[in-house]
Amino acid sequence: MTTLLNGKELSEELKQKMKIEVDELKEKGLTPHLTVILVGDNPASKSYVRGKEKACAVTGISSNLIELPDDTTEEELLSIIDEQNNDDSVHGILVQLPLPDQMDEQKIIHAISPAKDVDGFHPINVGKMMTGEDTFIPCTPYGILTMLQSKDISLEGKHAVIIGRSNIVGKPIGLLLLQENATVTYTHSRTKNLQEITKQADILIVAMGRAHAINADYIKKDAVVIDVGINRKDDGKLTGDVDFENAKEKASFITPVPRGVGPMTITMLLKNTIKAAKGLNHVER
Ligand SMILES: Nc1nc(=O)c2c([nH]1)NC[C@@H]1CN(c3ccc(C(=O)N[C@@H](CCC(=O)O)C(=O)O)cc3)C=[N+]21
Repeated sequence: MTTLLNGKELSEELKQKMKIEVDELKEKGLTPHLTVILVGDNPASKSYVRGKEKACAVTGISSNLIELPDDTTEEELLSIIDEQNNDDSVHGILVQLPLPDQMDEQKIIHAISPAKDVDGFHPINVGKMMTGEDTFIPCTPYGILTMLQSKDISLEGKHAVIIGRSNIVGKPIGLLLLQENATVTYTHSRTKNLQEITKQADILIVAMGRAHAINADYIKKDAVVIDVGINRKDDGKLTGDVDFENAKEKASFITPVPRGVGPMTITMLLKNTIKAAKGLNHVER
């Protein structure tokens, strides 16, 4: 029997709980605030940013969007980040990625105060996560872990195989699963005999960015399959890196795309913003 890991449904539940917490904070005079910065007019980025603003509104988190033209200089963006860093009413700062070519993404990420880095991308926060310290966990990996925990899927001693090694998904989800006592294998585009390795996975995390690259042949019977892919088809619809219809018969749990990991990513951003407002990620710089 296959169980659907419905990220959309879980997100709605979590947002209801967060709304209660946000209401309580507001009563005490603290309104969590997220600033989202969007450079350029990438349609996908625009749509994600709208999703983030809507989710903030539903939860009672205040947010503002700073939209900058495509030809914004790095210096201009850095000065805007500096303003937000120094504004005490702003608790979280998110700079939507990818950035235009004239910007050094790493330099921009470094400029965001680690205490406001609700994406968990700043090297200080990455380092804290690596050593198991309390910090902002990057939203997509945090969402995946929350989905697994919501179904009491045990990770202890399980073989987790990750396909993909990006800084925002692959690498951090491996670290989190390791922290939960899983045995972790990283695979990627240069991996030899990929299928041999993925067939050993109790938990398979697919974040490779290639539509329907993974089907039942890559999956061990009753494995948990998490699809992080978001690929837009010619008809405009979204689809994952996993061939869902083919894979679902073999998996014990599987996430759909859409309505799987995507909504959870946004929900965890809200969670990190509340944490930032409560001042729970103290960092010296
Ligand atoms: N600084 C930064 N932080 C991010 O967290 C970040 C980013 N940059 N750049 C791009 C990626 C991608 N990402 C998604 C968020 C929500 C959905 C999502 O809600 N997806 C819906 C469908 C949405 C739709 O229909 O377009 C779903 O899967 O059901 C997807 C992808 C956040 N990212």
